[in-house]
Amino acid sequence: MKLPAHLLTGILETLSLQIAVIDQESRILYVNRAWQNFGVYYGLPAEADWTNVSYLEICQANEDTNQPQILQGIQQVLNGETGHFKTDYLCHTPMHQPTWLTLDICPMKDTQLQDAQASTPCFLVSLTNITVHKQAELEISALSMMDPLTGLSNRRRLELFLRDEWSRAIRHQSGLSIMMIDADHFKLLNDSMGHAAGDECLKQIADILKKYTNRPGDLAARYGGEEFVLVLGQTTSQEAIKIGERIRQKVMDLNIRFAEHRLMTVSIGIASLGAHASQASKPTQPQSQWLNFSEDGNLLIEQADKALYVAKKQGRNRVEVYDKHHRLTAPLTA
Ligand SMILES: Nc1nc2c(ncn2[C@@H]2O[C@H](COP(=O)(O)OP(=O)(O)OP(=O)(O)O)[C@@H](O)[C@H]2O)c(=O)[nH]1
Repeated sequence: MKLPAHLLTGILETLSLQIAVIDQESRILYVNRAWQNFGVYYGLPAEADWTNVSYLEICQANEDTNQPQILQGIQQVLNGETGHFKTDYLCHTPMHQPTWLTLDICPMKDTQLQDAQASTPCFLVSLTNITVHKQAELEISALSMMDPLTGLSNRRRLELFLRDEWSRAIRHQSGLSIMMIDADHFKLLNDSMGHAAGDECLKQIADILKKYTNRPGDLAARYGGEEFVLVLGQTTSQEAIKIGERIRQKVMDLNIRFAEHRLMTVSIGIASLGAHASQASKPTQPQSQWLNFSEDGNLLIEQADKALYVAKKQGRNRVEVYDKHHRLTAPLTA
């Protein structure tokens, strides 16, 4: 069925999809109403004349689209090297919320639609607003990284975060500390007060941990049942000990009592990058060449866990720092 021209125009002008037709030199031949309207978002007049403006130059002039892979993708379609290019990008309009768009460009199929005057191939550019989907995607992704009981990060997020912080610490030769925190006699609390009271206690401990992990290089994660891990970027072991002591005191201040007035406390183990780690075994090479995350980043967690084990063995409610000699440090006063 052949579509009458006035219906075709009506469809194009009614669509919420932003459409432009460009020629092989990327000159704009046509934009629909939705495209024109989106220009207004960018501060252009509603009736701005887009005709003959180079689409590639528009992309180059805009920092959201001036990306090698976007410019190359468009150029490859115009050159006939590929039949289709599609990508998502974040667009920062001056007055509005950031908007996610899908850019799609392909040669137009129907030869009757080719630009008759220039008799060159035409290409269809479409921009779809996918902000709502992207936001849902980001929310789902954030939820999949979170422990539902405490609202802290989960182990998956911890692993990714630690990997980044580890690389940063190696690049900048800066400190990095890991703190492992475990609630003392938690089984007894559950048994005497009930599981719901146990959950409430974990939430309160988590709230304290959140307050000590505010900097960009910090993260608080629930590692397991009643065990938590803090990543403290740019933090030496001495600084981490001070933070650990404050956390230990704050948990005591909660004054959670169970099993005949026993006070809820935590034991804490700390390990720091550059303090002891495995450097001693590879002393002749520059740090960045031999340190790798899977070997040494996870080692830091193992070392914090060993220090925690010592804290438990030494009577609980204390902070211990891992060192290669397993020497114990005296707790500082809060
Ligand atoms: N309420 C509650 N309890 C949990 C949760 N996850 C783990 N637990 C409990 O935490 C308890 C941990 O017990 P243990 O590993 O023996 O440790 P502990 O009693 O704290 O003893 P120490 O660590 O040696 O001081 C177990 O009873 C688990 O069932 C949770 O999400 N909620």
